[in-house]
Amino acid sequence: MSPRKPAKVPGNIQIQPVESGRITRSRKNKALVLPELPPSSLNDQSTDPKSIEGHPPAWAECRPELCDALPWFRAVQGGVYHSGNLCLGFLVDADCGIRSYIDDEIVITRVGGGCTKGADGNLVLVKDQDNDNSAISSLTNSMSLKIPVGMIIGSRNTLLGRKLPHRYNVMAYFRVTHIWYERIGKKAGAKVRFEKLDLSSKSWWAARSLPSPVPIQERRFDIQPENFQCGACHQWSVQIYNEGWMCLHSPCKRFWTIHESTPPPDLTFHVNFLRARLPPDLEVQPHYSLVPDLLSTLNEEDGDVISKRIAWKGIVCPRCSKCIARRFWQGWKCAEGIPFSPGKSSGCGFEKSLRIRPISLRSVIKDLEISPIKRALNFDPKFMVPEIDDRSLYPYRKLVYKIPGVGNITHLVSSQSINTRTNGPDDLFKQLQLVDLGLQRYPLQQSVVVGTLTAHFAVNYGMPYKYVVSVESKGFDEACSEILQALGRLTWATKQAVIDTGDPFLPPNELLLLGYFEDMKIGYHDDGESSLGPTVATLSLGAKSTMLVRMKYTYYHGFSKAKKPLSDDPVLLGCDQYDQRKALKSQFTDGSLNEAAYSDLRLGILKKSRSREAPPCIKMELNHGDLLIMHGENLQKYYEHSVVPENNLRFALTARYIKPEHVDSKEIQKGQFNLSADQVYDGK
Ligand SMILES: O=C(O)CCC(=O)C(=O)O
Repeated sequence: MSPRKPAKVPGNIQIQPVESGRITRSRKNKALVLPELPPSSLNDQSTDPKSIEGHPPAWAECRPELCDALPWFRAVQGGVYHSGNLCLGFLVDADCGIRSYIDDEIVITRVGGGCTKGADGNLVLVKDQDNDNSAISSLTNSMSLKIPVGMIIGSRNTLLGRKLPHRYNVMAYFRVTHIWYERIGKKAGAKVRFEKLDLSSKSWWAARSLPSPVPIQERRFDIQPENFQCGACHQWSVQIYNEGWMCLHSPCKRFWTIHESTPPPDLTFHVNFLRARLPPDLEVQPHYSLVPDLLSTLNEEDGDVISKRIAWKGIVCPRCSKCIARRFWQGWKCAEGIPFSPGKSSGCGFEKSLRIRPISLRSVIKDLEISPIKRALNFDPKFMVPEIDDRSLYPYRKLVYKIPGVGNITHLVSSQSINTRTNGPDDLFKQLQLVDLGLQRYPLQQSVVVGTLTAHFAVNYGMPYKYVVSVESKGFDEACSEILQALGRLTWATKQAVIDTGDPFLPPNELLLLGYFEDMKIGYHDDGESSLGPTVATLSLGAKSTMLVRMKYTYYHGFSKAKKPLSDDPVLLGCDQYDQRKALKSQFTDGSLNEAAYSDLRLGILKKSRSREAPPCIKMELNHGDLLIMHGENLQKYYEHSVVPENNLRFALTARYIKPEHVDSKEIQKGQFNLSADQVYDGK
């Protein structure tokens, strides 16, 4: 029962005008030609596409750069960014959904989530949305707590009907005025209406030909859409469409009906819903800067701040407003976009280099004095336990993890006597910080979000090598002495690890240096390119890190993620459903199963198992000065590894043998080098 006597409306629906807090639509307003917005911005969005008023206060050509520079929009996917259950940023791009609208001061759009891409590339709502959805609840909180939301418009948005200058353009602060539900296809989907916070100035995205907005003091803040109470669920809903009022609460039986009938497909916005503006409210204050100024708060004299997480966030270029990621070890450069996008705005050339002061080992290694004793003494039985040899390569402790038929991993655990020797790991750690090595972050080739950069800096010396990214190589003749000293150590380490296996020793001719700041890492990958020799050796310097090794998904399950069976399943020890798969393979090999039956039975096993990544089988703690050698082509074919440093500065120098027949003849000389006597390493 309605708490108030409902007004009778045609049909048997009962609606009631709001009695308190309602701003009634006056008769006068109905016929009024309002000065606030020109007619072109009401349902008709045709304007001169080329001519917008100004420039966005910040912009980006790719999503990772946008999100890296704007703390209020860290969402690399989806349109809503929320934190602490408050919506802080919102992106309107290609698909705002049915019945959406944008003009110089208003944005009406769907709220993402619960969608999948349809055949036409547009998003289709496949799940009912409700207030439990975190994006919707964060918008609701920002509305009720009066938190302005930063708005971004993407160039794929066609609603505005104007040519936007960049792929992503920061608009302004907006406030959330309404959140409601509509029937979208067969589902209930949330919609939101935003209103620009600052109504006193003309929006930069407004058509240049249009006049400036009406001054605040002359605005009509009394024009508001009408609210009615539903006779069935007693909830209030605003009238959004000309065609009639609807209950906009999705659980209600009268939800999305006009007089108990389905609304017509082509609904048009009610003039008051578009023209309504909230009066200025001192309580609505932005809690963050729309255009952050990271550089002004970064004190380079402040200890190790330059390798901290905040120092490898993006900035908004103070000269041209482009969002720029920290791509260079030395600092930020406002240069070409990521990935390189010819014809796109490429930045103004602004550079900010940080004054790099070497960070002491003491500040990155907590237990500098006692750590050699603690190192690798206790092995977690959840993981493979290595063979331990404290003698043959003394003062190194040698740990060997053997994977039969696959390969082995030799971990040479360093000690204080090794680390403190002249030109040893302590000196190398310090010296590598003093030279400009040309370290950069590169765009990942296989990334869900185009333009995502590696979470580490890299530089390659010697023969060209493509790992998770393609890095240009510098010749060893350009390398500083520290690089060659490391190469000397890695050549020695490679030899020690290979000798025992009886395989030929191929001296490294390439060295990849990775640099890690706080919270950087290298995710699971393999070093298994066809151009590579079977041995990969790494020297760790600085912060302690954890290296994990796991079987690749395809070999762990015998199927790819797309459920394609492995043509020749090696059934590795430790793979999923090992016993059953081994038995089936023997039946197939001895001819008692044909190929089709073998495939079907394997698929049956797969369907019963959980489709998760393999758990790591080897876990190693890599400390300052340690050497790690992976040997065996199959190790890279069947297994993958990741390394996560614990603290804010680490270098990993990895040397490999690149098969010269795979290298362009012009590049071959890059891999040639001669080590001086003090660069050759003797294992002490
Ligand atoms: O940082 C490390 O220790 C590992 C580096 C690595 O996996 C690689 O260079 O492929």
